[in-house]
Amino acid sequence: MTNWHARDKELTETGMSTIARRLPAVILQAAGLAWRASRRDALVTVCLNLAAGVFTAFWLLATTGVLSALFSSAPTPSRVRDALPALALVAGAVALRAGLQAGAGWAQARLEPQVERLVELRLYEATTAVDLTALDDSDFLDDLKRAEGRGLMSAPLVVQHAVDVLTGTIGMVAAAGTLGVLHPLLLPLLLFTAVPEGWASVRSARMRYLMMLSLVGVTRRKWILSDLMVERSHAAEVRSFTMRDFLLRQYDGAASYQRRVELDVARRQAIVKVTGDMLKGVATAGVYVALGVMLWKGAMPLAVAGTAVLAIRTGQTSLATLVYAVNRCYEEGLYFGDYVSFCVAAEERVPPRALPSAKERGRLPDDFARIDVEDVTFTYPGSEEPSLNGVSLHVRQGEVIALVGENGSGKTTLAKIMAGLYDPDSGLVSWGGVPLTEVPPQDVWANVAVIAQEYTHWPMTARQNVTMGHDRDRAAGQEDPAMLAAARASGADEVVDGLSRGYDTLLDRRFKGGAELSGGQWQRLAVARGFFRDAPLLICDEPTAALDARAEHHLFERIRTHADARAVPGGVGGRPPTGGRTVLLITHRLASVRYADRIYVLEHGKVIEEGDHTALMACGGLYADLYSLQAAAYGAT
Ligand SMILES: Nc1ncnc2c1ncn2[C@@H]1O[C@H](COP(=O)(O)OP(=O)(O)OP(=O)(O)O)[C@@H](O)[C@H]1O
Repeated sequence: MTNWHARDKELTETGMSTIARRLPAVILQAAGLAWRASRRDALVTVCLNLAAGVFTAFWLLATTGVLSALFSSAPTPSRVRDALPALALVAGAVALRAGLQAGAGWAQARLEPQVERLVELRLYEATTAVDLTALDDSDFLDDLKRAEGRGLMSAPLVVQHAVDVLTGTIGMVAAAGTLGVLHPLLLPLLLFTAVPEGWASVRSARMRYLMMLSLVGVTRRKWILSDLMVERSHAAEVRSFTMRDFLLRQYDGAASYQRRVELDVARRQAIVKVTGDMLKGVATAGVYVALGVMLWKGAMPLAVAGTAVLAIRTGQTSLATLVYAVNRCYEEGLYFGDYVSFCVAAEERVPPRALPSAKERGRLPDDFARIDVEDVTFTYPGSEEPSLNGVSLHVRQGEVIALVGENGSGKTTLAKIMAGLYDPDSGLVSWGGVPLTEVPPQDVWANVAVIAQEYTHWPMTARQNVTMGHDRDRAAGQEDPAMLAAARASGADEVVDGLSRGYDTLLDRRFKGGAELSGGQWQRLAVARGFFRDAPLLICDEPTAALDARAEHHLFERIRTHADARAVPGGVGGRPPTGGRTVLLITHRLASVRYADRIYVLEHGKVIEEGDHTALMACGGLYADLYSLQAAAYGAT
């Protein structure tokens, strides 16, 4: 959020010359975007606008014919008769121009959602593929916030304003061209009326930016407060801590301040506008005086002067559009620039081996007998201390190994590195002898099931919460047997039995018919999700923190059998024979750890003890201490 309005300084210091210098690049960027979004609509928008400009000029010039006929010395009926052909041309040109403008407007309106889709997809494709360390980097997150908020919003606007710049320019060129044809002196006169309009518009826009700048803090505060007052997740605490009046007072204070600033700016903008309009009036009067003098001196016939008045008015309208569009296009172009640079930076942070185009991609063996972690060191971006420091660990297929240690000792980090979610800074993680850094990360993830410590409450149906969209063998009206087995193993079946629409129940109270689950019920679903994935490595990170005693006991028993589940002669589901699944268990419930094949004890990112329960108890180190503490709490020995 700190950089939310990072462009404000740049905007407040921007004058007309900066805008003129940088605008072409912004327009090119917008044109490229529109082209990629829809070539047809982009072309139609430009061509129809150009054609409309031609008809504007044509209409203005045809008007001279009408006026010449009307101002001739012939009797009135024949003057009107003489004017009729030119009048028909004017009417035809006006109608055609209106039709072309409507067509251009329609094509432009069609472009907008296509541009939105394009930029959103690019952003989400990048954010879902970047290396996880990018999302731990606060600068990257700041840039992401700006790209996602103001940046995304700016994309259709930059295209829209670029088209407006084009429309305004074409209108101006048409009016200016007409004036040039009518009399060479008229062109500078039109430009003379443009100056006050341009000045007032730039000044007023800069005031708006300054206001935005001064209101950044207040606006953010208001967002936070409104979030606290409307979000369901805060509702219970807002009431139980009787915070309503306090929050409303705070909100009102911020809103009043904002209103005062906005009113002040509105007043000053009004003064600038009136001044600009007055100057424009003076300039226009000057133009009319000049026209009058030319008429008087006989330098121009009356009909031409009449057309000139019309052309000047048309030119002024186009000019107003142009000045406004140039300002807005430049402003939105800056925000869009943020979006583009973020996307480029994010795309650079997608590991090359994850790209489908990657040339040298290794392959994970179909069946791997062991996972080896060799001397791994890892520091999170922005952290001073390494979270893992020279860790080595070996797991054979079919084993249950446990990671134990106090809070912050590095267990989750090690599990994530073993699952290929992070690359170590030094050292090596290999599966079946193949280093993970040589294979596409998605191949590794496809072989891992994670029951995470912090899992997502997916706002989807109960079924989707287990299968994550990977339903298998689902005959009409039948549930996937593998899903039912996973739900039984985790106790999620009991949760679903209590839901009104069973597996079809939407688990989000924000939607009609959505159900709310308790913390433990959510955890059972998260565990079912882990069991459902038929993956050789199962990582359970605090899988029982929210479970009741019975469910916890059942789960640990199930984890043990899970490791043996695939040790089936001849293999399972067409896979070669295996030595069972491998389970990496992280838990503070040490009673459940004693049955692990091997236990690694971590402290400050290092493995300090290793062995089975009996060996670790015998050595009397940290594990024995922690175990004895828990055992004493239960009065056990
Ligand atoms: N995303 C992150 N960015 C920066 N530091 C992190 C991040 N995640 C964890 N850490 C730090 O890394 C260290 C190890 O954290 P980790 O989560 O691996 O510990 P843990 O042993 O799993 O702890 P717990 O038992 O509390 O779950 C801690 O000091 C923590 O502050």
